[in-house]
Amino acid sequence: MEEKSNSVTVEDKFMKTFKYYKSNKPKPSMEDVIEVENCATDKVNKIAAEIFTDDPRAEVLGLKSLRTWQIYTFLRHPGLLFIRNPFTALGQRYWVRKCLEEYPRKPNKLNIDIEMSVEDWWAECFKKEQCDKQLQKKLRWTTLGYHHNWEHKKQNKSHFPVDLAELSDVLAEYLGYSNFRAEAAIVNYYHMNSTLSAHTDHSEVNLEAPLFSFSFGQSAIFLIGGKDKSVEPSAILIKSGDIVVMSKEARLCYHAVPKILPSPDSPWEESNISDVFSNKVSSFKYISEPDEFVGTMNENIDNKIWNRFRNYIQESRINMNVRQVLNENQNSI
Ligand SMILES: O=C(O)CCC(=O)C(=O)O
Ligand SMILES: [Fe+2]
Repeated sequence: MEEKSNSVTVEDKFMKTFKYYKSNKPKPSMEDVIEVENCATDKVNKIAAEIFTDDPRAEVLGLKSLRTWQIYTFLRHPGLLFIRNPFTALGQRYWVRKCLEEYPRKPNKLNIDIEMSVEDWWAECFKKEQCDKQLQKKLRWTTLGYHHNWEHKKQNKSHFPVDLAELSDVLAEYLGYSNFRAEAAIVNYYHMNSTLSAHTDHSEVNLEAPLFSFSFGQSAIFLIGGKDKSVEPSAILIKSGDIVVMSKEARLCYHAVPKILPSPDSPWEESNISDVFSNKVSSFKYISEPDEFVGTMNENIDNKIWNRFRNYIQESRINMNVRQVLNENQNSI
């Protein structure tokens, strides 16, 4: 594929790599796919974060101690950060369940709205005794907070979930973005044959704030290139629990998901998952009912409750893509 720009023909190297990794026949080689912990230091660097005090919210939000977080940078992609699964098994279960059971409820917007009206997609999938797999597979995205075309429709907004705002705040504080406000999110749902084509995320008013991307379930090849598609992208393996941060120069770079891969392990499964306690926390910024929150978190230890969500995530991937929309001193669009 070739694209004309200022009468000069430039090669779309992004598309070429996208097609290479999307292909089933022949299967792509995984040789050049970056797995952060096994990658040569001329591509990836592990940075030692100097964390002296843990965030008291981390454990109840399903995160491991901030002192144990493993954070990576990429030499070809300044501003791109990768945190290797900082979630506990209980945390993975909580966020997967939220993305399936709660976030797709109305008034949030869903891709299936154009063909049907569903108030509560997850409940609808389980209306009959057998799960409606066809309906289950139809959901590809839902938006939270400011919806996708926020620049055009000022009132196009629903409530942003307080739990996801709190999780994003822990990450933002950890990275030194203490003024970050989570105002919009897209939750993407992928099945084993799903892809997401090359794009940049530029509809927010504030393009300085970082973008946080949380992934759960099956693995993915994530491509990230440059400000235009002539830059050959890097391929990075994203596994369940991994967080990708697109900040600074990386915030407006082209990216895509050409392939979903079966996850070799299931970090949402652990034999001895123990309860978390709300009395440890006195510092929530957004969550006003900590006991209720912790109650829901602990419910997922019960495999009878978790089972439906487990069945879904064993053959799907979920990505929560969180952004700040407004500028620091702005209150509305
Ligand atoms: O699924 C992913 O990892 C990326 C999703 C994404 O780029 C988006 O929602 O804009
Ligand atoms: Fe994106």
